Amino acid sequence: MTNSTLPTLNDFLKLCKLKVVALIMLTAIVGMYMATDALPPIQLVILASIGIALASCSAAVFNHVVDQRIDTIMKRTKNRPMPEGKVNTKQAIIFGVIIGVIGLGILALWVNVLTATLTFFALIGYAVVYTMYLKRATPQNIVIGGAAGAAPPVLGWTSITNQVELDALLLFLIIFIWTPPHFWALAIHRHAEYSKVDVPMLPVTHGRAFTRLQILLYTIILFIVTLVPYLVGMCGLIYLVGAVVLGIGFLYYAVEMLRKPNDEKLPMKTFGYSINYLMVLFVILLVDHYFPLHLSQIL
Ligand code: HEM
Ligand SMILES: CC(C)=CCC/C(C)=C/CC/C(C)=C/COP(=O)(O)OP(=O)(O)O
Repeated sequence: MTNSTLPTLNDFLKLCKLKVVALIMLTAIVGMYMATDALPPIQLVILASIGIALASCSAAVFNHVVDQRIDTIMKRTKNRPMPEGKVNTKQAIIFGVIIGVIGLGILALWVNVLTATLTFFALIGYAVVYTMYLKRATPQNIVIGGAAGAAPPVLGWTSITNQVELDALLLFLIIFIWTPPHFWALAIHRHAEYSKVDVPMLPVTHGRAFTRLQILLYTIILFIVTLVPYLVGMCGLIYLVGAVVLGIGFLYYAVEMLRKPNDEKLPMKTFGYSINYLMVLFVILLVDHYFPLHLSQIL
């Protein structure tokens, strides 16, 4: 795709998937605060946040570069800067490399090498392994590729402690299990578009009914996994109540999708709920961390 005028700042910002990166950053920052009982040093929080955010934006830019052909065909994506010819491949790659190098550089120089390395793997995991290979290869694409999107709380955690701990991996697990119901709800709504571009998303390869069942199964597993932080003593009652209430809401949507397969609005409502679910769950994790309430204090 060629273009005669220079891209605007807004075009470059659109390539960064800023709303997705905003939620990614919430999970990373909660990871930073959960990593310590005290408050983490604010300059470390700021540097780590800038580094992780730039690396995530860089991964998103490469996703747009690789997907520009299929993005041109799908209604949901055809107005993106690359399909519209506002940013060409060379400009996007240069932008992606610059912000990626700055992000990883900040992490390596001023945070720690472990976090820089893990962030690099997450970037490659999303931009190369998921986008270039898995997405086009298997309906399990987003299950495996979800590991990159689930990494940020671990990246936040290691930014502060310089080591991977079990509690951090629990946060990873929550997002990892959350990703399939998050994405498949949208994929059910958009299944016709995915089949048009030959991307083997689960609703295309195995049908929408099977996908609805998988969404329910993953939502049940998610409900159980979100109880673990309480059961292992990582979180208190505020978290437990929040996770249960949010989880019941998610289960409600998953069951409704199975009960009402002809309700065309439900999949996108479920998708919207998934985003609010993760956002509120991570805010509650943070609140609970600084205002711990335990059963022994009440009884
Ligand atoms: C492999 C993993 C994932 C896949 C395949 C996936 C897929 C998608 C898709 C296709 C959209 C619609 C985007 C659009 O219409 O422009 C979306 C939106 C969104 N995703 Fe995900 N997602 C994944 C992981 C994540 C993660 C880890 C987060 C954050 C922690 C996240 C947060 C969001 C948010 C906030 C939106 C709404 C964006 C908007 O309204 O523009 N996603 N996701
Ligand atoms: C360094 C680091 C933490 C990287 C994480 C990167 C990141 C931005 C993950 C977001 C996942 C996401 C939006 C996947 C959708 O891709 P898609 O191609 O299936 O969706 P699309 O069709 O909307 O482009």
